[in-house]
Order: sequence, then C-alpha cells, then structure tokens
Amino acid sequence: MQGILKTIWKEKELRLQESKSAVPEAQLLRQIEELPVRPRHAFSKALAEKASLSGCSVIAEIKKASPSKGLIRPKFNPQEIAKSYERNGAACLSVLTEEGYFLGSSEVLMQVRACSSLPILRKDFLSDPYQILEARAWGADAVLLIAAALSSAQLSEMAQAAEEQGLDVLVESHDEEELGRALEIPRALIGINNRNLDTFEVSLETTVRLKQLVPSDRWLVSESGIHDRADVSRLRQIGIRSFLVGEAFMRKADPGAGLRELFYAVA
Ligand SMILES: O=P(O)(O)OC[C@@H](O)[C@@H](O)c1c[nH]c2ccccc12
Repeated sequence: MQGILKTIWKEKELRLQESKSAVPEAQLLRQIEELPVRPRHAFSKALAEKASLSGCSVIAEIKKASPSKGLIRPKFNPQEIAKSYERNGAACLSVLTEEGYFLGSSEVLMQVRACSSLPILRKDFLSDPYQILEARAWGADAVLLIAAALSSAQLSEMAQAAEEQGLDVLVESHDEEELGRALEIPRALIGINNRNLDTFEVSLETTVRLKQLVPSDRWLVSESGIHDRADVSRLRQIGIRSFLVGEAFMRKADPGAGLRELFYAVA
C-alpha cells in the first residue's frame, strides 16, 4: 500500500479513535437493538435474485467525489439519487461514508436508509469491528473489506463481526494474492476491483484474469471503471452477473436513467 491510500488509512485510524470516544460501543449496541428488523444477508440475496430475474444485478453507488477524480457530483442529493436508482432497477446501493476524499458521511447513509428499501453497502476503509457495528446501526446491510489493506486475520475478524450482525461482506481484491485471501472467507461476496488503488489505473482485464480463479459457487462482483455498453457486454460475455458502478451514473443528470440505459435498455 502506498500513496493516497496510505494517507486515507492513517486519517481513518485517527477518526476511528474519535468515533469510539464520542459514541461508545455500548451505545451502538443499544441503537442496534432498537432498529426495525431487517432480514439477514439481504444484500447477497438481492444480488442473486435480481440476477436470476433480469440476467444481471447492479450495485449502484452514491458518491460525491473521489481521490482520483475530485468532485464528481457537485449538486449532491443522496435521497433523490437513491430513489432514482431504485425506480430504475438497481439491486442494491453502495454508499460512500469516507469523509476526507469521497465527501461521504454516516448522515448520507442514514438519509438513504430512510428513503429506500434496497440493501445498502457501507463503502469505506474499515479495519475495526467497531465500524461494523456503526454500519449496522446506521442501517447498512453489507460492508466492504479491502484485501489490499487487511491481513488474513483481520479479514476473518471483520467477517466474523459482520456475520454476527447478519451483514454480508464484499471482499475486494485486485490481484491473485489478495483474491486467494478473499476466498478463504466463507460466504464472502468476491469483489474484483478493476481499479488499482495505488496507481488508480483501470483495466477490465483484471476481472477477466481473476475470474478464472474463482470457484463457480462463489458470487462475483466486478467493480469500477464500467462506463459504457461495450464494457458491460465484455464482462457479461465472460459470465459476470453483478456489477458495481459509481462514476458513470454520478455524472448523469438522472443517475437511474444512466443505470437503465447501461444495463436494461433494449438495443
Ligand atoms: O466509480 P466507479 O469507477 O464506477 O467505481 C465504483 C467503485 O467500484 C469504487 O468507488 C470503489 C471500488 N473500491 C473502492 C474502495 C474504496 C472506495 C471506493 C471504491
């Protein structure tokens, strides 16, 4: 890990300590007890169900900015975006909660939870089981775990904490070594990130190459850099059924219309 990723990670560490003192774990647990019941593993179920109904399923991302692209969506109304995604066939939502570079927050996730019934992924740089409880308390159904930044022991500790809360985990890899460790996590959704988080370079060939190493009983999600119908058909051709897309939708006036056009429009 190097560059901006390293910086993000250090800043997250500091924020984590602040959050832990501002909202002690016991308080999060009380909040969780008071939540309306949500089905366990709603996220992975929705991905599979939508794919079997419609051929593929989309995790539609809500993000205002990113370290590689800067400000992506200056006029940012998360609830409007979520509703538009839902109307246009998204299976699940991905909500950035990282504050420094993606300009996300817990509030964004809670706002989206309040207006949408779709399963939500907390997209962030997580390293501590406390953050899994946060995700659950804010209303998420799944968390992202980044294999490049977590040891095997950390991955299983985090996955265990998520399992206890009924949350799914999407373990993200972008090379063979990371994928090997992702596959050791039982039940984990396997994310292949087409973007190298050190260099920000994007290549769909990452999915093509790594997919061959994934047993057919694991659910695969191709993430990042999916922009046009040629990208989608390239990935569908090799058997990818779930896609995580952010920027291509965030740059459209109506993000949901972008989703429909990319995945479900009749040619
Ligand atoms: O905006 P894109 O290129 O469609 O990518 C979405 C998503 O895959 C990307 O935001 C992402 C993938 N892995 C991450 C880890 C942290 C933050 C963000 C990400």
